Amino acid sequence: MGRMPPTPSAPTGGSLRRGARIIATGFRRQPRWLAIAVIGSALYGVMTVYTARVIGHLTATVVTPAVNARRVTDDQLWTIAWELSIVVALNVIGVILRRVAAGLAFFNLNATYRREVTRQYLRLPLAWHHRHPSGQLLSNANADVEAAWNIFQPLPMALGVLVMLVVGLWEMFTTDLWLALVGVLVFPLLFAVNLVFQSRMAPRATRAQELRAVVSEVAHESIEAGMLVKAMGREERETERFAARTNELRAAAIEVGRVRGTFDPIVEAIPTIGTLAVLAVGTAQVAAGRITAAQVVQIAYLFSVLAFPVRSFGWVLGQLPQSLVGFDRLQRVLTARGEFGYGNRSLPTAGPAHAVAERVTFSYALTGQDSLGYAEAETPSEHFLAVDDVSLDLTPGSTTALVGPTGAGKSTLTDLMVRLVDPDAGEVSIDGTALPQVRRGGIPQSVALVPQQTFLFDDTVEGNVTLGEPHGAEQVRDALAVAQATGFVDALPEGAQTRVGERGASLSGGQRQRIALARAVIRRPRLLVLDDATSAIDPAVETAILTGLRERSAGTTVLVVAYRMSTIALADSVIFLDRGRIADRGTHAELMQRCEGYRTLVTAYAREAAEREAIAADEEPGDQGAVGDSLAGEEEPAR
Ligand SMILES: Nc1ncnc2c1ncn2[C@@H]1O[C@H](COP(=O)(O)OP(=O)(O)OP(=O)(O)O)[C@@H](O)[C@H]1O
Repeated sequence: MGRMPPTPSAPTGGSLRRGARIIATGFRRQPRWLAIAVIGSALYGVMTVYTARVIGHLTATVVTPAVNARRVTDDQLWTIAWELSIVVALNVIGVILRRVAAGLAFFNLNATYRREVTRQYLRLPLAWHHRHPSGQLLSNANADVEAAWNIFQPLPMALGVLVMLVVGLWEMFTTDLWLALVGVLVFPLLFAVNLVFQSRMAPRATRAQELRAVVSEVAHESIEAGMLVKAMGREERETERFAARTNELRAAAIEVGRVRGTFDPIVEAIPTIGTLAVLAVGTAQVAAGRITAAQVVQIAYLFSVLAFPVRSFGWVLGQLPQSLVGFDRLQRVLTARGEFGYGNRSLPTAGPAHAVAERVTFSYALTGQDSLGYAEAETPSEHFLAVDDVSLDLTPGSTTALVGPTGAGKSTLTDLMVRLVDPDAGEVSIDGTALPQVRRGGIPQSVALVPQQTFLFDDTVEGNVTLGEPHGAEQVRDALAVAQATGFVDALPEGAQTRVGERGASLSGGQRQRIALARAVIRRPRLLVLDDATSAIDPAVETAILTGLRERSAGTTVLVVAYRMSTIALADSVIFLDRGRIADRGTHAELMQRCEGYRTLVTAYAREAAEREAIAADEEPGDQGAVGDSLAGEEEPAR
């Protein structure tokens, strides 16, 4: 769902200071292109004023004599043509330099920060990711980067205009004091009106921009949930939800148009009134013989061309609030602490792993949102204790089943065992090496986790199994065979070379899980952790997989989060986890005998499964149905 961060407000003293910091950062990161852009813009500014001077000069030396003589010579026409061509050409060169260099600086800054932000995502631990929804991460890497640096689109022009104003006012003062006074009145007025315009415009434009993002998010969500929406008959509700956001966007866009509609004529009118004032004052001065008509033409021209560029100050100020918000959000990611430390030790490369957890504890940070609508990432005040003082000793080559009610902390414990997160207290080690001492990339070489939720890339079956590592077709086939996937993969149009679609859309939940299993198996892990990784697979197939794993992988220690009696039966020992603590451990038979919570849970699963089977058998008498001692339904969607 779209979250609406508070709308940034108009610039204040503090925000101007912070804006200056963004500008300084941009100049530090892209000094060459921004310097060229500013030089180009200054050239444009000087040449615009110079154009006025040339026009004044031509009026005095060519136009006035021609009018007086009532004829114009070729020479006079050529003088006009070439003098004007030179100033216009220089003006155009200035514009090209500014646009190209400012564009390059802007896109370079975007690319640099996108890279930095995504690199930081990969560096930050899973605990940080737990606190930051993926929509927020996408927005950091896209919209926030652009918003932060957008200020560099109008900035070089505004700096050039500054040069233009100084030179222009100088021209006016050196021409005639009275005309200069008109300038001194008109330019600050224009500037002030622009400020008011932008302060009204900025929050409205930002809101419209955010609503555009929200509308596309809602559309994206509705499309993603298309099947659910249809199945649950929620089409109207979804249409209403979308219409509500679209109406908000329409209202916001109308607001923007209204403010623009009010201010545009005023902003346009001020320089025109200035030009009229120049003509009025100028005519009086000419009549008094203080200045010439050419000088009046020069200043009047200056007024008529200055109105548009002066607006670029307004654009800079208008962009400032969004840049501040974008930049702050980027800084939060880039300065986030909690980077995973790595040691320099390597784990053994052969033989089953000896994995030990010693009194590990882990809490999730429960975070609110800060004033920017962001998770209060660095200083969470509340915690939820998910794993509480748990010790495990997985002997090499053993298979251990982790059983517990929903929310007991099973997934969290598996995350700890493969170092997706570090414990708050206690230690996890493999073969005597504490996991934080293992070098970067060392753990995935020894350990594989097949998580609860399967993710497949929009790639071929083979690509999803190898993940781009150099495994031969034989190895892929072998891994698919262990995962009991050969049958359905061979039946695909191009076998293992068939593309599976976005997130494996063309496959069933159970098929996706089998490919994810093959992905782990092909790596020949020394510790294999299966977090409910076979929930959508037919129990008979699951048993075949786990038996195959045991037979083939004398070199693997297995930790499996299990629901089904058939899975549990294959384990050497069982750990019963309840509310984050180990309630009991032993063999299945021992726990059935002495642990009431375990017995209740396991028999409840078994009863539910048996009931489902009975219903299925009643409804479909022709179906083969029987699934033995399953604790969960067959080919149900992946959890
Ligand atoms: N990212 C998170 N932020 C806050 N709390 C979380 C987070 N992930 C899990 N929890 C909480 O931690 C507890 C343990 O969750 P965990 O996923 O480890 O349980 P589980 O035993 O695997 O459950 P299930 O069998 O339903 O998958 C749950 O109460 C859950 O609400």
